[in-house]
Amino acid sequence: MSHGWGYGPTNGPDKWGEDFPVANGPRQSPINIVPKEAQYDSSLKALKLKYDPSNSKGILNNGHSFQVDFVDDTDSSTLTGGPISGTYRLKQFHFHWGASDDRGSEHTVNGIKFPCELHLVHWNTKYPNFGEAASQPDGLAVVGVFLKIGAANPRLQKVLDALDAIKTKGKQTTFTNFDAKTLLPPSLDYWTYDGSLTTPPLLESVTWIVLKEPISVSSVQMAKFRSLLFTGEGEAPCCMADNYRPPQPLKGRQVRASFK
Ligand SMILES: COc1ccc(C)cc1NC(=O)Nc1ccc2c(c1)[B-](O)(O)OC2
Ligand SMILES: [Zn+2]
Repeated sequence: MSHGWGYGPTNGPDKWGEDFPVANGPRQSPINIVPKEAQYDSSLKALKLKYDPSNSKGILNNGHSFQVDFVDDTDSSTLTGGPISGTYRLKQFHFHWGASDDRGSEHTVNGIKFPCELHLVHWNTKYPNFGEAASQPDGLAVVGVFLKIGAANPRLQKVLDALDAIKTKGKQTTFTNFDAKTLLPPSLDYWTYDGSLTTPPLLESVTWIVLKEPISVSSVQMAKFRSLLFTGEGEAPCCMADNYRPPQPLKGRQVRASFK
């Protein structure tokens, strides 16, 4: 692609392989999860998520999504247990969503798309920093949470209320004292498989941990996500939506379940 990657007809997921050949690699994400084909693994541990609200730093429109960034210079916000060994630090969380409520998630379940999907991104502290970890096969662990249309989710509101301040690409603002744990559903049952970033550079460095139980979001709240712009200030405005990669070939990978 002569121009940067995105989600449009000329720079979207079908074109990413031109600049990022790993797009056709053996462990690409997302995937369609078929619960009946997932193998229950009794050796999988419970997820342990310890998040310190004082680590939240800021919220940024990066032109592809928006992300809440965390201070990751200590082990105060970590993921341990689950399918991983060692300690992974929370770096950021972000979302993917659709232009309408019938689509938007990256992972699908029995082919079903959810309107939105949350990604909580963690990096393995056996490596010196996120950038180094992102290039290692066991470098990242991402917790994926589906959002399902229902009652308005009060836990999302602080995030959504900050979006007016970051409408255009490159805008950021402070976002402190946010407890990311409040975005998790009651059950931490999960599916797990080896995959990749779902956006360029599509690095095959992610242990995916996709929670079975969704959290709720209302249609009004979904409209707030869509009020963001892919474009920068002064450019012709393009609403930020449909920023999801479709499911990729499983290529023989096993999806394991932490629950029966
Ligand atoms: C230009 O972007 C980069 C430059 C250099 C490095 C080392 C990494 C990135 N990108 C990156 O980490 N993306 C990224 C990180 C984590 C996740 C995703 C994307 B996702 O699949 O959407 O959910 C989990
Ligand atoms: Zn993501």
